[in-house]
Amino acid sequence: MSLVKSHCCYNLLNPSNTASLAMAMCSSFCPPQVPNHFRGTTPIPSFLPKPPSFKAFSSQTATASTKDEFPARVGFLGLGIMGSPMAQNLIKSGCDVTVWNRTKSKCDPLISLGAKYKSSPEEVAASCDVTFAMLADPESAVDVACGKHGAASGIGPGKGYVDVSTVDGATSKLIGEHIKATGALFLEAPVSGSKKPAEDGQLIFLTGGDKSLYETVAPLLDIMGKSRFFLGSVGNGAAMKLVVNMVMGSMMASFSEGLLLGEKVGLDPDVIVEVISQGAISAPMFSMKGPSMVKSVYPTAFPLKHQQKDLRLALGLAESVSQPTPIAAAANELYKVAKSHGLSDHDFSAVIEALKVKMQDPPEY
Ligand SMILES: NC(=O)C1=CN([C@@H]2O[C@H](COP(=O)(O)OP(=O)(O)OC[C@H]3O[C@@H](n4cnc5c(N)ncnc54)[C@H](OP(=O)(O)O)[C@@H]3O)[C@@H](O)[C@H]2O)C=CC1
Ligand SMILES: O=CC(=O)O
Repeated sequence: MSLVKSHCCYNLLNPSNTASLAMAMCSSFCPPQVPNHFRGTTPIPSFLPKPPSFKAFSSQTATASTKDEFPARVGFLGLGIMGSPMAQNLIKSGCDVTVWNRTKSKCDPLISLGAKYKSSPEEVAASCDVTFAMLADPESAVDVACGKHGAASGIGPGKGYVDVSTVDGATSKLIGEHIKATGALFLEAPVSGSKKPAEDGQLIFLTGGDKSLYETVAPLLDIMGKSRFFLGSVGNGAAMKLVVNMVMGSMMASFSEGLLLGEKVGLDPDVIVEVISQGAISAPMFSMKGPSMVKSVYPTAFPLKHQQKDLRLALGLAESVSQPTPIAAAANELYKVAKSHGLSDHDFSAVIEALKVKMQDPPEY
């Protein structure tokens, strides 16, 4: 088993790399409550507030992991676009994986790769040391964790539950309470990164909850991802994920407007994509999805219904602290229109179609 991938763990683990070793030492000596971007020699500017301790995080740990350190038996619940490749990477890395999915047929390819199968989340959690869950939304995440034959019915002391679904903080806390009431540990760990990063083991984990469970599952997170952040208590991982996806949803809506406006005034949309890709607002998302958007093709990596769910949850988060988010609110409306036109299961870049919808003839008064 090799955890040596293209992430910074590699350099930190390579003692011949003195610069990296110095970084690793700095990481270990800096107080853990100091966020990474404040580490090193740069003093914290006096005008900045002292980082509150609940925001404390560490990113890559500088410890080597071997297969012997893996939790022995790993459960995986939810084998959709994200869950399937994540579980597959665990299996391919030699982990003993047991899977469950509401639609059983999605388990079959993983079973052929060597996964075991159980017929309920309860049985998976009972038979595994650590169970991951990658569900669609808050409702399904609660149902699978806390419902009838849910994971909480099978889990107990000495075990852990890691929810990697994108949900709001309140949902994450509810699930955490049910799991912890059994004596098990709980970690929320939503991911940034889509279908391809999931396939390539390049996800970014945004975690909050039991630090000891975070440390236990770190070798597994490193198989599925390129980096991980421990953000403190349950709710902080969910909040980080919603902030990131709120920005992403607004960016995609704005990009869509730009493409259509440019096209309408006679610009070549392929050239618009190229110009954006070369400038300060370039983003992998634009150069990856732009060319197919120009062709009105939306192969699903991140379903539009999930992007709208994330905007809805982000707006709820903003509401809870009275933070104005007018751009995200407008973007959310656009995704709702796209959903009403049957685009829920298309990629979220199909939001551009909502801007192509012709206005109905004005009513006659
Ligand atoms: N796709 C992406 O790019 C990314 C997605 N995410 C987040 O990850 C999560 C999963 O996304 P993704 O894999 O794309 O979604 P999918 O829609 O492909 O998969 C959703 C999964 O949830 C299961 N599910 C849905 N409803 C229920 C229910 N009521 N009871 C039990 N299981 C249920 C589905 O089971 P079934 O197969 O039976 O339908 C499936 O396993 C979401 O929260 C999403 O926001 C995060 C980062 C990237
Ligand atoms: O949640 C979606 C992503 O790409 O990240």
